[in-house]
Amino acid sequence: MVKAVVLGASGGIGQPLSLLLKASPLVDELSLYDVVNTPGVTADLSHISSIAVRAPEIIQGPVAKRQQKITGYLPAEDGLKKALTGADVVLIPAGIPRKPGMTRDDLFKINAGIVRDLVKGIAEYSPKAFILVISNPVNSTVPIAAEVMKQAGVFDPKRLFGVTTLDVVRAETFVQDITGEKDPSKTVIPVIGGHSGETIVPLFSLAKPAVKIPAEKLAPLIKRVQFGGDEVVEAKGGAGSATLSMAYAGFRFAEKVIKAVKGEKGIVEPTFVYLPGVTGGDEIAKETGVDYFSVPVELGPSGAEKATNILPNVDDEEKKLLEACKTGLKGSIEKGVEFVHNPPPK
Ligand SMILES: NC(=O)c1ccc[n+]([C@@H]2O[C@H](COP(=O)([O-])OP(=O)(O)OC[C@H]3O[C@@H](n4cnc5c(N)ncnc54)[C@H](O)[C@@H]3O)[C@@H](O)[C@H]2O)c1
Ligand SMILES: O=C(O)C[C@H](O)C(=O)O
Repeated sequence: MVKAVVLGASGGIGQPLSLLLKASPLVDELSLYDVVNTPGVTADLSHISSIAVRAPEIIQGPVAKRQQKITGYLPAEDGLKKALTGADVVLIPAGIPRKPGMTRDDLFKINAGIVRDLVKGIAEYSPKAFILVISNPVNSTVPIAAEVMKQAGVFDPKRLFGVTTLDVVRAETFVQDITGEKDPSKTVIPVIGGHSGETIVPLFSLAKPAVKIPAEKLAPLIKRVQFGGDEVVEAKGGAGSATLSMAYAGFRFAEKVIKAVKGEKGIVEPTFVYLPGVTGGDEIAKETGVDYFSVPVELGPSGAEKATNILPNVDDEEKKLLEACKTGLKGSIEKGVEFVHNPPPK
């Protein structure tokens, strides 16, 4: 039985993400939490006739179908506690999005506190849940989540993920314009580092199968992946940032976590993790000089089971990108850690 929870479920990402989770046969129970509108979103989704299935290829035995359960809560009457109790996977897209001219770091002032308080709830009501952080700035909100869990004495680094899948999805999509690949999701492109501008490092030299990118097209392609978020923010003209593509990406990552937990083998996905807590991560932390980094991670029943060090395989141009990435990441990580230990006065 899998209970998935969305914190920030009424928002631009929260609603389509909840729809995808409601339509997924991997989810038995879906619980929605937001400071507004959850009764409406929950009532709406509750009319969908989807069912939960235990696929025989994942779990031995005959296919068992069950009716899904959906619940929705507001903060009143212990809503957060009720939403989180019994949670297996918690996705957090709560918080404000960017407007044109803003950086993700400009969101820190408001979103840092939102993520801290929601993770305090997770530490109390569902400390063993897998936590998938979507709220920006991810480079800081994931360290915030880790510090809150540490303070509560329940931090398991294998269970905390910064969702960077949208960068992978963008790399797959944008490279298609050059290669003409008909099914972009068949091209695996590792995107490592963090989730903002130059901290996003797509590694086209390590694409599988290999891709041929003309030299003059490579730099613009890398830039487009790094600044893909800005493209959407500009196009929306003040109405927010990527929501639909993010819901797709968030669901894609959540589905992989759930499948791995259910026993499916060989699932490897880039995700922003606390390196010292994941097997293989120490070496990467030493090489990058930072404790948090997105790398391809093997997922399994206990979560992030192994971090893959692909740094020795990158080419010289990518090495330069990595230098800029490390510098950018360091400050954002420290800012998140500091926020939990020395919160600014209210
Ligand atoms: N990781 C990524 O790749 C990625 C991609 C896109 C957007 N984002 C980030 O996701 C966040 C959400 O974006 P959006 O477009 O859905 O924004 P949105 O404003 O449409 O929705 C955010 C929702 O969070 C809710 N919320 C606010 N405070 C809350 C709290 N304390 N508890 C519960 N819910 C709360 C709001 O009521 C709202 O419904 C932003 O920070 C955005 O930058 C991340
Ligand atoms: O760009 C943003 O602010 C949202 C998100 O991080 C994205 O990459 O689309």
